[in-house]
Amino acid sequence: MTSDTTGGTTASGASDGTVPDTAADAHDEEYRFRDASRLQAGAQMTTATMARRLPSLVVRSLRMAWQVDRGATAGLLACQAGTGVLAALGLLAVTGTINALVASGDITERLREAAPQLLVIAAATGLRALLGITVTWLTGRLRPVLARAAEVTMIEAALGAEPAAHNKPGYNDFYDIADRGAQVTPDLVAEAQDVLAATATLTAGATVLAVLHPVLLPLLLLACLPQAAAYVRAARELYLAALETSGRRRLLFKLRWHMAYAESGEEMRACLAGPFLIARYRRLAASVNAAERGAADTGARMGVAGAAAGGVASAAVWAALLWLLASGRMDLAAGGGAVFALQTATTSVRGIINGGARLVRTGWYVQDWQNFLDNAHGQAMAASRGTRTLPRAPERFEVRDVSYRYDGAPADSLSGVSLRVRRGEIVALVGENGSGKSTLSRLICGLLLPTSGEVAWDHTATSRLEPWEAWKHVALIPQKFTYLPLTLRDNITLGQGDTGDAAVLAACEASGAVEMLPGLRSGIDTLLTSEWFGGQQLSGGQWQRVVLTRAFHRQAALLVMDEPTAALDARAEHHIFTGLRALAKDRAVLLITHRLTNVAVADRIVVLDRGRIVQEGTYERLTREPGLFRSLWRLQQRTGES
Ligand SMILES: Nc1ncnc2c1ncn2[C@@H]1O[C@H](COP(=O)(O)OP(=O)(O)OP(=O)(O)O)[C@@H](O)[C@H]1O
Repeated sequence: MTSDTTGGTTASGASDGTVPDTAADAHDEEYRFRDASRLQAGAQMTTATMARRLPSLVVRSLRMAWQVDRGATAGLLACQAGTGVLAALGLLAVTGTINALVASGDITERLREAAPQLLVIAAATGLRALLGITVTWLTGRLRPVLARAAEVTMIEAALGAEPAAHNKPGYNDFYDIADRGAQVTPDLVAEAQDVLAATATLTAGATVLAVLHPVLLPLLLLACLPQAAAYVRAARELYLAALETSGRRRLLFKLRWHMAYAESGEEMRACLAGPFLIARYRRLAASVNAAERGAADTGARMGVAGAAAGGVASAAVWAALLWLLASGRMDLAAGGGAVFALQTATTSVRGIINGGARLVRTGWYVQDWQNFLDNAHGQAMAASRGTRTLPRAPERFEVRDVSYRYDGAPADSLSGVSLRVRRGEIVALVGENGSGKSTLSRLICGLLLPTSGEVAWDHTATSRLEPWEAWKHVALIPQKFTYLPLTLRDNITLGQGDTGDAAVLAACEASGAVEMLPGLRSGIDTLLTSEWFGGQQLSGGQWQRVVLTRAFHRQAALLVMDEPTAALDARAEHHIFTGLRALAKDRAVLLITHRLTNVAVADRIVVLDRGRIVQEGTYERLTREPGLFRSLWRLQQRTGES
C-alpha cells in the first residue's frame, strides 16, 4: 500500500528520502558530546601511558573475573601458565631437534637422538591445543557472568544517583560511555588473556633467544615499538570517536525505540511520523558513521604505517641474525634454533602489542565505567545527602520557603513556597499546567532537594536523610507511571511488605483493582504484558488501578497522588475518592488533580500559579472566594453542563 498524500510514504512508514528536514543538521549539533576535558584527556593517551597502565589493567580484569567466578579465573590462569611452560618446552625441543639434525655424524644416529625431542614437540603441541580448548570453554563460562555483573553494578550506580541528575549537563553522556564500559568488561578479561598468553609464549622465546645471543631480544623489542605506537594511536582514535558520538548514538537508540516498540509505535504510525523520523535517523546515523569511518580510516592508516615500520624493523633483526651467523658469532646449529625462537618471539610481541592496544582501549571504557561507579559523575546521592534515619514514620511533612530551579532551566519552577501536611490530612494541589504541582510533590517526597529553603520531615531536612530509608515512608503515584513486565503481584508489592495473597487482595480491594481479577488468566499471578507468551495486557485505566494498588499496599506515611484517576472510569474514580478519607486516617495525603470537583474531599486546597502559592483554603471557601480556583472551577462546571 502506498499513499500519494504523504509524498511517497509506504505502508511500513519508510521514507523515499524526500522528506524535508532542513533543520536536522543544526539539531544534530545539540547532541554532541561536549565535555572538553574528557575529550582532551582521551586525546593525550600515549604509548607510554599504555605501557604503564597495562599491568594494572590486567590485574583489574583478573580481579573482576575472580570476584564473579574464582574457579574459572584460577583455571584460566593455570591454563595460561601451562601454555607458557609448554611453549618453552616445545621451543627447547625444536632447538634441540635442529641441533641434533644439523650435527655431524650418521643420519640414523642423529634421528634417534632427535626422536625424544620430537615426542616432546608432539606432546607440547597436543597439550597446548587442549589448553586452548579449555581456555575457550572457561572464557565462555566467565563472559556472560561478568557481563551481567557489570550491568548490575551500572544499574546500582544509576539508581544511587540523584533523581535530578538526568538534568545535569553531561550526566547522560557519561552514563552512556560508562554503560559501554560495563558492556565491554568481558572483553577486558579476554584481551588480558590474549596478552597473558602472548607474554607466556614470549617468555619462552625470549629465554631461548637470550641464551643464543643477548643482542637479539632487545633488538626485537625495539623493532616493535613503532608498531605499538601506531596501534595505540588507532585505538585512541576509535575511543575518541565513540566518546564524541555517544550523545548522537543515544538519540539513535531513542528514535529506534519510539518507532519500533509498542508504547509509542501506534502513535508514530497513526500520525505518519515514520518518514520524518527515519529521515532524521538516517541523517544522524550518517554523521555518526562519518565519525566512526574517520576513526577506522585513521586506524587503518596507522596500521599500515605500523606494519611497514614493523616490516623494516623485522628485516633489521633478521639481518642482524644473518650477520651473527656470517661473522661466526653464532654457529649454524644455534642459528636454526634462533630462527625458530625469533619467529615465536616476534609473533608473541605482535600479539602483545595487538592485544595490549585493544586492552588499553577497552581499559579506557572500563575506566569510564569505574569512574561512574565511584560517584555517578558527581551525582551520587551518597555524596549529596545525609545518613540520618527517622526513629519512626514521620508525622509531618513541611515545605519551608522553598524555591526550585531545574538544571539548565531559565527560571525557577517554584518560588518561596511553604506548605505543611500532617498524617490524617488530605491536601490538594491545584493549578494550571506547568504551575509547579509535580515539582512540589517531588520535593515533598525527597526525590528532589530544594535549590533554596528546606523540606523537612518531622524537623529533619530531606537533604540530611538517608534516602533509601526515607522512601520507605513514601507511596508515590506519579503522573507517568511505570508498567513492569511482571506479574500483578510483583507489580503491586515490588517485593516489599506482605507479599501474601491476603495483603495483595486487600490493596486490590481498596483501589478497585479487585474487579478486574476475574478477567485475568492466573489472577494475581498473571503476567501483565503481551510481549511474552502467556502474558496479558491491561488497558490504560486498568494499569492505573494497578499503580493505585501498588501505592495503597505500601502503607506509607506519605501518599502522593499526581493525577491518580486521569485514566479511570467514573465508577472507579468515585470508588477512589470515597475511599480516600479512610485511607488518609493514618497517612498524609497530597493529591494533585485537574478535576476540581474531586478536591472537595481535601481538608485544604493549595492553588499554585507560575510556581507560587496564590490561594489556600477549604473547598467551600475557595469556590466562593474570587480567585484562580473559582475561575477554573466555574469553567469546569460550565464545560460539564454543556
Ligand atoms: N525534568 C524537568 N526538567 C526541566 N524542567 C522541568 C522538568 N519538569 C518540569 N519542569 C518545568 O517546571 C515547571 C513546572 O512543571 P511541573 O511538572 O511541576 O508542573 P505541573 O503543575 O505539575 O504541570 P501539569 O499540570 O502539566 O502536570 C514547568 O515549567 C516545566 O517546564
